[in-house]
Amino acid sequence: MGPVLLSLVQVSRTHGDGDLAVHALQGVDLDVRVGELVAVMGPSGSGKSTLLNVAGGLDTPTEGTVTLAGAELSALDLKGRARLRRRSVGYVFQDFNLVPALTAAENVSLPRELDGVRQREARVEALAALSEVGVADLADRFPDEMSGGQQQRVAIARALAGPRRLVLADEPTGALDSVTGEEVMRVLRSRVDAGAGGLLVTHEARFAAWADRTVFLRDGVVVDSTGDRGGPGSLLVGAGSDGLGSSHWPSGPTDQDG
Ligand SMILES: Nc1ncnc2c1ncn2[C@@H]1O[C@H](COP(=O)(O)OP(=O)(O)OP(=O)(O)O)[C@@H](O)[C@H]1O
Repeated sequence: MGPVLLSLVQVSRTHGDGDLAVHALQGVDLDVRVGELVAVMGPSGSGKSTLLNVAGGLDTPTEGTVTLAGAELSALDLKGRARLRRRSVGYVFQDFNLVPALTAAENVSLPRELDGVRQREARVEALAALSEVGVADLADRFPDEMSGGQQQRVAIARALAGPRRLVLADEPTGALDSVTGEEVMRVLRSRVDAGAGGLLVTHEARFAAWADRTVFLRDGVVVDSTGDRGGPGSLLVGAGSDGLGSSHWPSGPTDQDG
């Protein structure tokens, strides 16, 4: 397991105040390391999306600290946070969120170009990222010429093109049948093994089984966590050793560029 990519310490997020206050997250501690995929499960409204948003700097905690790629987010101004987010974090959503008028390669290179990378360089990065997820041959296809699973691979390539190392995935398999969902999980897993870290929201245990560990949220509180690295206060219930955990998937090199 590599260095810590993302660290949440005693993170709380409250919406509104007084009687109307909603405690979306309460005192959450969580680390994600390079080479590690962490699943987040919990009922509707338990705070899973809030956790991803806070982790990626899209939302600001009311209390606690978020450290992303070595930088504490609260120490940065809005612009600095946006820059760090663009450089460090990629998002994968349930509905792929590819731009329909752009080819696969253009979709993958777009965020890099927005970040100031020259078009030619961004294209080279995009082709490399598409190749890593096994869809290099689809580079010049448009989203509506691809299957759901292929679109999600392109979305994973987009999330991790260039130097970005943290992927935040909000039910990436939600729109896929179970076989295709497993394929997408395999791609995400191997991409993480090759030197990234990931936080994966899922409702399904069979997808969470691809993660190194699972944290369970209820009413904004981490009520349980599985896996081999439970910190103080977490319960070890051994679900991480069910044969689909990290021991099954040898870690790739974690010392890639950046
Ligand atoms: N902008 C907001 N204003 C007020 N309350 C909010 C806001 N965003 C989220 N909440 C509340 O915070 C709690 C956590 O919401 P969140 O969307 O993080 O849960 P979730 O686990 O992702 O749910 P789901 O599985 O349904 O997507 C919920 O009670 C929700 O209503």
